[in-house]
Amino acid sequence: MIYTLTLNPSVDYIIEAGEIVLGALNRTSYETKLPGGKGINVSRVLRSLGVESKATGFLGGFTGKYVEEFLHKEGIYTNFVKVGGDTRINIKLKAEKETEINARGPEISTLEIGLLKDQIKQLGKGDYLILAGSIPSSMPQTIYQDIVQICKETGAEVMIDAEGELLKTVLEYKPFLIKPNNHELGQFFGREISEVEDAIFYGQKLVEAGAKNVIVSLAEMGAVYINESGAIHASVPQGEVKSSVGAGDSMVAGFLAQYLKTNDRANAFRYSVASGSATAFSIGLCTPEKIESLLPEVKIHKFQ
Ligand SMILES: Nc1ncnc2c1ncn2[C@@H]1O[C@H](COP(=O)(O)OP(=O)(O)OP(=O)(O)O)[C@@H](O)[C@H]1O
Ligand SMILES: O=P(O)(O)OC[C@@]1(O)O[C@H](CO)[C@@H](O)[C@@H]1O
Repeated sequence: MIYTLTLNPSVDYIIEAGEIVLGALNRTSYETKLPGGKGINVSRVLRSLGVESKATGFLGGFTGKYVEEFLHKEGIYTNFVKVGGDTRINIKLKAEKETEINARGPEISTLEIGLLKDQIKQLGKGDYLILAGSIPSSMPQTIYQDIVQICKETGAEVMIDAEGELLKTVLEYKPFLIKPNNHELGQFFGREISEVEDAIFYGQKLVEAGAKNVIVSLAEMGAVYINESGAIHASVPQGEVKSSVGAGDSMVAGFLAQYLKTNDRANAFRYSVASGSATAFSIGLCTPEKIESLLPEVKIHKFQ
């Protein structure tokens, strides 16, 4: 079974406004809300690709109820630990530039963390756990490491999409996949990464440090995939970016869904990039039809 773990889910409040003037009353031209949080997005894309997963993490309050009900309506299994505070609301503003304001998230108690760890202990060989997104500010920064350690003991494979500092703590446990974007990779190595060659060079270092598969996403420059046998660059299709929220999560879901189907990593990577672009070209997440329509435009180049 595939499990997604979102420690800090959200309701994403997506708004469009022609122009934003700081210090003035601004009005929107469009607004919608969607369940959010990286693991939750992965579960939603997997579901649309016909792959079952169970979404876990922490949910609370009226916003938590909204997220859970939405997922159930889409036919996604959930097993969230319920917390006292409200699940956060993140603002995704599309004006002249895409701007995001992500909230800190509710307080999580030691008891609630214990309940979550008990759940993770039930996973075993053949299971995948996708850990994705930030940690609520009240939680210990070692939580990812603790969870990955549990998975190492039980034999579950882990996939991680998180910021540079969090990645540092988990590489030694040999995660199945990590997917930093170029900024997160740069944060990890304390330098700016804006070229494909640099992304490959530093991605290789993550493989040497233990990651089995690495995808570095580079927004409009596509993405690179690195494992111990080499590296591949994929270009992205041309199109109008409507909202890139969830594009990275769609890559993780697309990779896993296609890998499980074909056992072919290069093919899974190409599908992953088409999934990211299909989400970037939509409000909300990608659909299988949109991915298939973009796939012919994703060109790959292998490096040995
Ligand atoms: N301008 C674009 N044109 C085409 N595809 C794009 C564009 N921007 C993003 N994408 C697609 O989305 C993928 C992920 O983009 P990005 O590197 O911004 O990831 P991310 O920062 O992890 O995303 P997220 O917004 O989910 O945090 C890219 O590899 C590509 O497939
Ligand atoms: O604050 P985090 O956990 O880093 O990111 C949360 C978030 O920005 O990531 C998703 C898109 O990837 C959104 O649905 C959500 O709002």
